[in-house]
Amino acid sequence: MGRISRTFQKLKERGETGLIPFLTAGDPDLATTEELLRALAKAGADIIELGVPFSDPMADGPTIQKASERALAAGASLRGILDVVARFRAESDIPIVLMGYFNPVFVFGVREFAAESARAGVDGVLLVDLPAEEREELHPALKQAGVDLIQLIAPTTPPERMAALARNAEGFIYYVSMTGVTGSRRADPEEIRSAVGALRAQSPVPVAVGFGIDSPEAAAEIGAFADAVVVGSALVKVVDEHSGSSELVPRAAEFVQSLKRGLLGKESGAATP
Ligand SMILES: O=P(O)(O)OC[C@@H](O)[C@@H](O)c1c[nH]c2ccccc12
Repeated sequence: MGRISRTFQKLKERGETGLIPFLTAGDPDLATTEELLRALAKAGADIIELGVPFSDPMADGPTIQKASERALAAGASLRGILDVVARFRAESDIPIVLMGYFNPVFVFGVREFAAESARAGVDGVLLVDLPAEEREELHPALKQAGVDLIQLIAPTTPPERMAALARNAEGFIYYVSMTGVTGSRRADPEEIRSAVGALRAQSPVPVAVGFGIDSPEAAAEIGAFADAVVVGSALVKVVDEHSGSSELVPRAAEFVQSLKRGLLGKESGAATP
């Protein structure tokens, strides 16, 4: 059993919803990303989604677009990110999912990417714009390396395709709570609830929900019916606001702690990111 399955198994035993914070790797620099990984792990993250910065991140809203620009300007590369994961992996068992766009993977080399990800201790890969033909090359390479290919399912995914994706899902399914870019407003929780319910009934793996979850209250609301929640833009904002300050890592950790407390039903009052 891989680290992702083991994590969800433990969450299930404890009756908890998983927390998946998202960070853009290399924002403001890779050394800080490494510190953030350690701090977020201690703060209660169950899985960490690490975004590989890309110059044309079409699924991302302004917050993550700017984070990507900052990371690229600071010199973040896929190789450098894998090195950070490898060092983190030497001291932690928390699953890491690399999220990104296909181009940097293509430039790196599809097979090499699969092998190097596994070597670094990456557990899952989520590529927003993976073309079908390239999937045919990447998927077996990842499978052989023991890395899950995480599927995104959106409200616009046709039911037959949804069923097929769910049947073949690995690790967990990432349900995008709405159509739009990251950091937008959330859709109606009732709609998300029924879609996630239908998906969970078909899926052999847990279902995480992301997009527009930006507070402990929102995490609790969505977490009531999802196996895990993903929080991206709200955390990336905290990182941006404290960039260059010694407060950056503690503030990000505090925010993640508040999200975890929200999921555990212990949050009293609103925590401002
Ligand atoms: O930023 P939000 O609204 O909290 O959504 C999570 C999201 O940022 C993260 O999972 C992510 C960042 N970029 C993406 C692109 C596609 C799908 C998902 C993502």
